[in-house]
Amino acid sequence: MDSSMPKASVRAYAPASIGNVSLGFDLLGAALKPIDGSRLGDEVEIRAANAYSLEVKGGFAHKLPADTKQNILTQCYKHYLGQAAKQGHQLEPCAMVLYKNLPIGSGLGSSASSVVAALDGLNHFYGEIFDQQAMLLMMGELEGQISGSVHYDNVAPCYLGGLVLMAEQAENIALNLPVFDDWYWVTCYSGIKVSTAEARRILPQQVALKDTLVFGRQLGVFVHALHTGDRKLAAAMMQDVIAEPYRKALLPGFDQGRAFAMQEGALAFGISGSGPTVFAVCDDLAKAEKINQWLSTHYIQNADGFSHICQLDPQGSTAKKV
Ligand SMILES: Nc1ncnc2c1ncn2[C@@H]1O[C@H](COP(=O)(O)OP(=O)(O)O)[C@@H](O)[C@H]1O
Ligand SMILES: N[C@@H](CCOP(=O)(O)O)C(=O)O
Repeated sequence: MDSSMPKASVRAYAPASIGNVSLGFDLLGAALKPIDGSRLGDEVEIRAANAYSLEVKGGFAHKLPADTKQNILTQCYKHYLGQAAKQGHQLEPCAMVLYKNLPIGSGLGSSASSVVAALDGLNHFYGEIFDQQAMLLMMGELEGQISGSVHYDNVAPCYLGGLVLMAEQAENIALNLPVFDDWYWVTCYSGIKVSTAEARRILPQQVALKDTLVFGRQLGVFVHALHTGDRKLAAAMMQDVIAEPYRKALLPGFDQGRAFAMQEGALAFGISGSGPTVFAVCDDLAKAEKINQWLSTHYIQNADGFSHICQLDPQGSTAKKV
């Protein structure tokens, strides 16, 4: 056993994220922060205990399986302790509380938020055994257990903050890109559930040559435009030729939402992750407010839905002793 049992409890927060950001299927992701100062993400509390336990609280706790063994946090705990044991650390158990604030199957990186809050919290609790790259690898693997394949476009921005491009190199999993601080990201969750695994299954395994060329051009030009500060060029690249043509059929009101947003001057509009959340990018707060209002009234389908005007969260997850 590691001789020093952690005494202080830890609380970790991990923000919602937009996977794909339209033009970067599985390769690009953005962390979100509502401009009204509210928090949009899961939180995890960790304290020393004689045996592992998990309690789930929060607005969307009732949507998760009652059996906590099926909660991804239990897999995070086992995986973290297993990896630590491989490095010679026999860690004492801990008790965890998950505040499940993000809706499940929403396209807001809900499972990623739980995974990142849990693993970042555990690493802080046990004295930062793993470095950032090792943590990202673990986060990707755990997220992959849920969605059916390893993709970092939610866990990486959620952990690192900002707008993140996946490099997937051993020592360089993800790269933070420059961002436009004056862009607003209106983010509207309709309230219905879309399973990420299912939304991946409906995609064709082969992509047509013409779409592959558009995909490559857009991603390359977008990164160039971010580095040169060319807002117009960057926005023009934000089209999804990979998933949106297939997935939008799962999203009632998607085409109307896009038509309204673009008519009101949005720079781009797309599906957040696998949906049903949609996002509109604006360079003007008044436009963002109008689109936020319209989506709240017309895109939301039930009482679970919500809409926020966000900016990118530059910080990503946070873990601190409490
Ligand atoms: N802590 C958790 N947070 C979110 N989903 C979880 C968690 N633990 C287990 N799950 C399960 O993982 C699946 C997540 O579905 P998914 O469509 O990937 O959601 P999301 O896209 O919002 O991350 C659901 O079946 C859910 O019950
Ligand atoms: N790149 C993934 C992103 C899934 O995001 P989620 O928030 O819906 O889990 C995909 O498009 O499948």
